[in-house]
Amino acid sequence: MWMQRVKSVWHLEPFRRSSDSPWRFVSIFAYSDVPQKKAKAAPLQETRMRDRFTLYAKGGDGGSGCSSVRRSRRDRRGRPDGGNGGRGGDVILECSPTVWDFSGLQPHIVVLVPVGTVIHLLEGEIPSEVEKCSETDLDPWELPGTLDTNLSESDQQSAAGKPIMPDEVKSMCNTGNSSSPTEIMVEASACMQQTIQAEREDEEEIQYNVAELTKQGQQIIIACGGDGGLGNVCCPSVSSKPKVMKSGVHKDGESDVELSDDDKSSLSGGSLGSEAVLILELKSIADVGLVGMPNAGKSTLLGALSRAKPTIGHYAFTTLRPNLGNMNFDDFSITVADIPGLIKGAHVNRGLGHAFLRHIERTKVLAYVVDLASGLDGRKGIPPWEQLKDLILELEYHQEGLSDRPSLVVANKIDEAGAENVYEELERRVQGVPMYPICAVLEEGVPELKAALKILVNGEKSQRLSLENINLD
Ligand SMILES: Nc1nc2c(ncn2[C@@H]2O[C@H](COP(=O)(O)OP(=O)(O)OP(=O)(O)O)[C@@H](O)[C@H]2O)c(=O)[nH]1
Repeated sequence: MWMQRVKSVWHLEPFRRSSDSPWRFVSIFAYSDVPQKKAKAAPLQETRMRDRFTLYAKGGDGGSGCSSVRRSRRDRRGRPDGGNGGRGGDVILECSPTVWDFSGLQPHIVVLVPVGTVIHLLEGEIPSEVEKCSETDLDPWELPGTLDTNLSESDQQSAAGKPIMPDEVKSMCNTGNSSSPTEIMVEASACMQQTIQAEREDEEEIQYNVAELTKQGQQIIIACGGDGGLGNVCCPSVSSKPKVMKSGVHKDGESDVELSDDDKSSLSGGSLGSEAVLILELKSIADVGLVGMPNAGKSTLLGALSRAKPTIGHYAFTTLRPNLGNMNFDDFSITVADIPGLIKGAHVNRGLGHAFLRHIERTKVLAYVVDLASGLDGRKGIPPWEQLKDLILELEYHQEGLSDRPSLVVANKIDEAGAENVYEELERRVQGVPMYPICAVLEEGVPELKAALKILVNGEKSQRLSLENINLD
C-alpha cells in the first residue's frame, strides 16, 4: 500500500521518472503585468525583453508513510505492509535556447528559462545542480521480506518526524525521484512591481549570483521535494503486534488491518518541500551589442539592421529595456541587442544605471554607435571621440576587460549638415578599428555595416577599440 499526499494538481507532465513516481505533478502560478488584450498598435511591446523576475518556488511535500498489516489464514499475526510515501517533486529550472526572455512564462508550465539566466537568492537554500544520479531513492513498491532495521541516519530522522537539515535535503534532491505536487509562483517584473520589488530588495539581504544557467539543457533544483515518510514495512518502531481497529477482507482471504493511533504516531509523515524566493536576471546572449550614448540612434539602427521595431524618440532614454533583432543572411542569422543608452557614471547607477551593462557581458562583438551631430548647430553634445572614450570607461568600470572584444565604430547621422567634417576628424582621432559612416534613418551605409558585423562575428577579423587608440588632444 502506498500513500502520497496530494494537495492540488494543476499540470500533468507526460513522463515517468521512476517506478515510485507514476507521474510528476507540477503546479505553477504566474502573475503577469502583460495585459490580456494587447492594443493593435503595440508591436514595440513584443520586442521588449523581460529580463528580470522574482520567483517563488516550493518543492512538493513528501507523502506520508502508510501503516497497514496484511493477514491471511496461514499468517494470523500478520505482516506490516505499509508502503513509504513518495518523494515530493523538486522544482527545476532548465535553460533553453528556444527561450529569449522571461516574458513567455505562463501558468502551469515547466519552467524553461533563457540561456544566460543568473539567479540571486532572497530566501531559501542555494540551488543545486541536477546530476545524473543513481536511483537510490526508496521504492514504495519494493516491499522487503523482513523489516529493515538498519536505517540510515536521515531515514531515522525522517521516521522520527524530525526536520531534515538543509544539506541533507540538498543531497536528497539529487536523487531525482518525485511524485507529489510542486508549486512555483512566478511574478513578472513590471514597472510598478519593479519599484515594490526594488524596495523589498533594498530591505532584504540578497545573495547574488548563487547560480547561472549558461548551457543548453542545464538544470538546477530551486526547491527540493520533501522526503517520503516511511511505511510500517520499513519502520522498526511500530509493533509487529498492532492493536487492530478494523479490517477489510480480500478475495484471497487475506486482510488489511489498520493500526491504532498509537502505532500510527510512531510512523513518519513525509517531510515538507523546501521553499525559495529567487530573483532571475537575464544576461542576454547576443552576437552583437549596440552600445552608445542616449539618442545616438541605436534603436533606429536596430530597426535598419533587422525587422525589429523598437521605440524611437528624439529624447534620451527612449529605450528602457534591451531590444533584440535578427540580422538575416542567406546561410545564417546574427542576433543584435540594442542596449539602453549609457552615460558617463552609468557604472555608479547614473542614468539607467548599471542594470543594463550586464547585457553587454555576453555579446561577442560590440558596435559603438556615436552621434556625429551631437555638437552641431550649437548643440552642446559630447563630440564622438569623447563619446567613445566615455563608453569604454563605463564598460571597464563595470567589469574589467568588458570592452576587450572585437568591435567597430558606427558613425551615425552622417546626413546632418556638417556631419561629414566631424566624421573626418573622428577618423583622424580614432585608429585601429573599422569605422562606418551611416544614416540609420535612411538606411544608408547599412549593407556595408552588416557585412562588417558578419566578418567580426565569424571571427574572420578581430580589431577592437581601445583607449590608447583614441586621441583626445
Ligand atoms: N538625422 C538623423 N537622425 C537620426 C538618425 N538615426 C536616428 N536619428 C534620430 O535620433 C533620435 C534618437 O534615435 P533612437 O534610435 O531613439 O536613439 P537611441 O540611441 O536608441 O536612444 P536611447 O533610447 O535614448 O538610447 C531620433 O529622433 C531619431 O529619429 C540618422 O541617421 N539621422
